[in-house]
Parts: sequence; structure tokens; C-alpha cells
Amino acid sequence: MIKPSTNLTSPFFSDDLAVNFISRRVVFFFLQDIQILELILAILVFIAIHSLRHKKRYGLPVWPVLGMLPSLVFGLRSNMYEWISDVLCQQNGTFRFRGPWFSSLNCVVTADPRNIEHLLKTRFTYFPKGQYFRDTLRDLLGDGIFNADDETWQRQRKTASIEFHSAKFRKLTTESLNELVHSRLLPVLENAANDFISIDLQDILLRLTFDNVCMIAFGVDPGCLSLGLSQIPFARAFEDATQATVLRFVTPTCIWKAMRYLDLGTERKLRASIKGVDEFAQQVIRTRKKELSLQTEYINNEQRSDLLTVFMGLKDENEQPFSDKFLRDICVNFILAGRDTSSVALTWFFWLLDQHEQVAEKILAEIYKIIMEREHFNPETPLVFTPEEIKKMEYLQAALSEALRLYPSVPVDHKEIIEDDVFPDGTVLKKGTKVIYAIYTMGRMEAIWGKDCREFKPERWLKDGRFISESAYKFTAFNGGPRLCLGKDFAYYQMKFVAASIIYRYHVEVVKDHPVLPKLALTMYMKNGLKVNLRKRDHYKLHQTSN
Ligand code: HEM
Repeated sequence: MIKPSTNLTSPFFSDDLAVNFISRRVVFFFLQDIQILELILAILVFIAIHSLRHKKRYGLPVWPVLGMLPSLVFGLRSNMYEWISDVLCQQNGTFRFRGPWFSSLNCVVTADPRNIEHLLKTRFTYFPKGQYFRDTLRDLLGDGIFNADDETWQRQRKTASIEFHSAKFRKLTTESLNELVHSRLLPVLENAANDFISIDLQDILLRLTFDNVCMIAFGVDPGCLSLGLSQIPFARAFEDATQATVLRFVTPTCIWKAMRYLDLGTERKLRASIKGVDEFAQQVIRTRKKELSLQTEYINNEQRSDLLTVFMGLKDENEQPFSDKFLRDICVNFILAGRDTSSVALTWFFWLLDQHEQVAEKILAEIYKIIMEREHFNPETPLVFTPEEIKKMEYLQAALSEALRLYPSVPVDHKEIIEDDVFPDGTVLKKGTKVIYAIYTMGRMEAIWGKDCREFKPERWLKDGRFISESAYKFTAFNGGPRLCLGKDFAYYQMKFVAASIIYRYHVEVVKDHPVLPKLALTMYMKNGLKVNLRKRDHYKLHQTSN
């Protein structure tokens, strides 16, 4: 039998044959499709493997979708600041972090002093705090100095700067600190030393500076530092509010905004704690207004010099008194700025002293030398350092600066660029890029501080026994340029006064095996506090010299 031709045009081409033929062609094409799919798949796998193997940027693997997030998470599990420092030191001071596409984590991270000077001073106006920062902190900080840019910032900065440099303000700060240290801090320490009780020094110092900064901002003393170390609702609310706000920085913006809208989880806690802060502020503002109106009517005695009173006496750009909300923002921002920066710096300082006994000895020798210069010195009477004596403590100032170099209270800070630009190291910055400057890392860069950068050496700050300050773009613990910390001079005074008052009276010994780690927050707290034992000093050397 002659097989029919398979030619489509054949007159002998039956329907069956046609169906058979078509199905075979479909299968053929399907098989061909599979091969194409396989091929596409193979190419994708190849690209993915290729990208996994080779897509490393700045020494970090860049994962599809997730970007560098897995490395960051790894960093967060150990010590985040050390992780950033390792990457930056390997990359000569700058790298570009790529977060997942759905996050707001993309940024440039730098610890290069040339870039820091560029963003803090040379191109200051190009690098505001930015919308992202403001949105994240607005509920707690409102339009206060910390969260403001442009005219809103300038106005507060100018007024507060005049105030911070006035004699009245200096009097307020020295008197309030004297009172706090001698009537509250030292009795608490004395108690612990007498009863051989270990204390959390960080907690005690945080209470001290909180009370102190509230006296400066609001002109009231909340009384956090007292013998019972009791919980103060305003302090608790402030603490909760800052902690819940920090969580916004690691949560995608759309998620925390949705949580805020639905009043859920940490956002619910944040709303409640901000309410606590606001109630306290409103109460103080109301009372002060009443007090001031009485003062102008009946009494004309010495004016208060706290920030609240000063700003109440001023007018806004429309010649109107500032609103209560704005007054609240001003005070809350100052409390945030001055609340824990000095106390955490002191905490790291005492931890470092515990490991460097010779430094503690040199500080003590300096204190002895200064008090021996007094005309009348009696070792039996309680010793209160005068501002002039504190100023003379240059070795102590060097040791505190060295502690801040290694453990800056603000370990990383943030800006957002509003125009395309290029950093002095060649890094290209597109408008809207977030820039993180890693202050903690700067203290660990050999290029800045030399081979011994990781060692605690107060001597690097001294020349012929005199304290020599460093460029703010090399030592950025207090920021630099137009936004240099307003409280810098006061902070040094406060830290020196507290440190000298403690060191003169006690050996501060860190409890053996106490775990010391930084906590991830806006300020570099110790995660587990600092458990210490206090041992009273025997001033036999001083008695010998004074006799
Ligand atoms: C060791 C203690 C301190 C350190 C390390 C420190 C550090 C800093 C840093 C890094 C900034 C810049 C923050 C930023 O713009 O993001 C800053 C700003 C500021 N600090 Fe301090 N600070 C200390 C103590 C204080 C104290 C005690 C006060 C007030 C009583 C204070 C008041 C301020 C204010 C008002 C600003 C905002 C300045 C502005 O934006 O124009 N600081 N500080």
C-alpha cells in the first residue's frame, strides 16, 4: 500500500492525518517552548549565581531583592557599630548601603573627615536633616531645634545660643549642678558604699542629667535622682517615647504609619507616652505663665533664666508670643539633647578608667594639685569644686575627650542632600540621598588617629600638659559647623564636675564579668547598664601634704 503523502497540499490528505499532524506540530512547538523556558530559566539561574558570586559591592554581598540587608541584620546581631567600622575601614572611609527595594534604607555611609567637613560646613545648606528625619521624629519633637531646618531652626539656634552664653545661664547651670551633686548624687553613692551595694552607675547618671536638663529647660526639678531611686512618670513617659520613636527608623515607613493610623503596637505606646510628656509640659507652661504674670504685676525680683521663661518673653515673626505647642517643642528638644548625652559619656568613661588605673591616678593627682592651691584647705570639710578649679582640670578634660572619641554619645548621625553633589572623596550623591556619618568609626580609623587609634590614651590630647582641642571634622562627637552642639561647654563642665566629685571620693570598680555592650538607640547607652562597686578613697597623701 502506498503511504499517503504527508504533503499538506496533497489531495490524499485525510482529516485524521491532519489532526495527527497538527498535534505533533503542537507537541513539537511545546517541546520547543519547554526548551526555550528551560533556556530562559538556565540564563536566570546563571545570572542569579553570577550575581551572588560576583555582585559584591564594597565587600558586601548584594542579594536579589534584599540588597545588603542580610549583612546588616548580621551586624545588628553582634555589635552594629563595629560592623559598620569594619566595612568603612576596609573601604577607605565611605560606602553605599543598598537596602531592599521596599525599604528606606538606601544611603551613603561615611567616616571620611573631608566628607564630614563638606556636609557639616562647606555645603551646610545642601545637607539639612531632611523630610524623612523630620517625619519620623515629628510626633515627639514637633518643630523643636533638633528636628528643624531653615528659619525655624535658625531662630531657635540664635536665641538659645545667646542664652547659653549668658552669665545668668552659667549661674543657673553651676548652681543647679552643685545642688544635684552634693544633695542628691553623693548621698546616693555614700549609701551604696556604706552598705557595700553594687549600683547601676549608668542609671544613676541618667537620673542626674535628666533632672539637671529639666531645670535648664523647664526650670523645674522632676526629682528622678533621690535616695529611693523611684520612678517618675514624666521621666518614664519621656524614655518610652524616645524608645518607641527609635523603632520607626528600623520599620518601613508605610508600616509604622499604618500602625499609627490603626493605633497598634509600638505606635499605641508612643501615642500614650507622648501624651504623658505633653501633660507634664502643659502643666509647667501653665504654671509658669501664671507665675510670670504675678511677677510683672507685684514682684520685680530676679528673673528666672531657664529656656522656657526666656522663650516666653520673646515674639515670633508675626510679633505674637510663641504658642504653647511651640514652647513645649523647644523644651522637649533640649531635654532630648541634654538628657543622656553626658551621662552615657560618663558611663563609658568610668568603664575605661576601671581598665586604666594609671589614668585614674593621674586624674586624682591633678585634683590634689588643684585643691592644694587653695588658700584655705581643710580635708575634714566637704569639698565643693569651684568653676575655676574645674576649668584647670586639663588632664580630666583630655581623658573625657578620649572616652568620647572612642565612645561618642551620638555614634551615627544623619543628613539628606537636596541637590546633586559630589563628596571630596569622589562619591557621587544624587538629590534625596540619605547620608549617614559614622562618628563611632572615626575614632577607629588609623588614617585619622594613627596606629594606636583603638587605645585609650588621654595624652594624645595634651601638649606640654595643656589640653589641645581637635578639629570638629576629625573629632565629631559634638557635631560641627553651624549645628555644633550648643551644650558643648556646659557638657564638659557638667562631666568634669561630676567625674571629679566622684573620683575624689571613690574608687569605682566595675563588677567582675559585667557584660558591656552598646545598645542600639539614638544615644550610645550601655545595653546592660554599668554595675559598679564603690570603695571610699583614703586621702592619706592629701592629709600628708596639707599638714
Ligand atoms: C557629652 C555630651 C554631649 C554630646 C556628646 C553632644 C553631642 C551632640 C551632637 C552630636 C549634636 C548634633 C545632633 C544632630 O544635629 O543630629 C548635638 C546637638 C545639640 N546639643 Fe549636644 N551633646 C552633648 C550635651 C549636650 C547638652 C548637655 C545640651 C544641653 C543642655 C546639648 C544641647 C544640644 C542642642 C540644643 C543641640 C542642637 C543644635 C542644633 O541643631 O543647632 N548637648 N549635641
